Amino acid sequence: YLVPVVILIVGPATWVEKFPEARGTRQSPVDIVTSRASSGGSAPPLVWRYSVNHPRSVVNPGYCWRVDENGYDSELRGGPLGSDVYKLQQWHCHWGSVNGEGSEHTVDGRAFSGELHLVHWNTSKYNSFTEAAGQPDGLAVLGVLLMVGSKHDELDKVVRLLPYIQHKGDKVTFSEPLNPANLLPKRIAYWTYPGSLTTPPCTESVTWILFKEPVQVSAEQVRLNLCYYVNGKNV
Ligand SMILES: COCCCN1C=C(N)c2cc(S(N)(=O)=O)sc2S1(=O)=O
Ligand SMILES: [Zn+2]
Repeated sequence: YLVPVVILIVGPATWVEKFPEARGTRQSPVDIVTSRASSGGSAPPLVWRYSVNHPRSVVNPGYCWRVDENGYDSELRGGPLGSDVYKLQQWHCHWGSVNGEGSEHTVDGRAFSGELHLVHWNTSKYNSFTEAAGQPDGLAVLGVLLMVGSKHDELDKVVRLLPYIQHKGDKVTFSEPLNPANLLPKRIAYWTYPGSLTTPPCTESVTWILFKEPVQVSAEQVRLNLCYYVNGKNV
């Protein structure tokens, strides 16, 4: 009695067929091998400023949730970014299908329960996010590792809206004040490397800045993210 075996090949292994960039030399995510990281030397401090009181939209793009900044002003500069100024375009979250394995980057082989990405584009050199997204120095993404611990109040302003965007393409707009700087860890030590978008089109246009200190979110906040993920609603 032969059991019909259908192997559905989707995901990273097939991306190279449709997205040649995925075959590149600076693909993300990576495992951060801490013993091989060199010290930052005399890099200038990384500084950021975000606007707080403006309407934002939470969108379900089909693989996580995404908050669009709707063009409101912000600045990220310094650190590995040379003299260029970057602007926050959107931020989104990656979660696993089970607790403890949701992050994209790993640190010495260890995965975390989730990973927050704040996506910025180079306004000093390019005229639009779309243009910047195709350039080697076009994007800068702040990565924040998430671990289960105490409830994260700032992140909860988004997590509590997830029941309203259960299906791909759903969008809800909110105007509650929110400061993306409150999503970052207290200690701002980071690893940085030249990499790519972690999902198709995998464009090699990202300067990655991954904070060393994980940020805590509650088990309930992980569950809320998972329940929409696990039930195939792909939040
Ligand atoms: C004109 O748009 C071109 C690319 C648009 N993007 C597509 C991604 N797959 C993507 C992945 C990102 S991640 N996970 O590396 O931060 S950021 C990002 S994105 O910049 O929002
Ligand atoms: Zn991401």
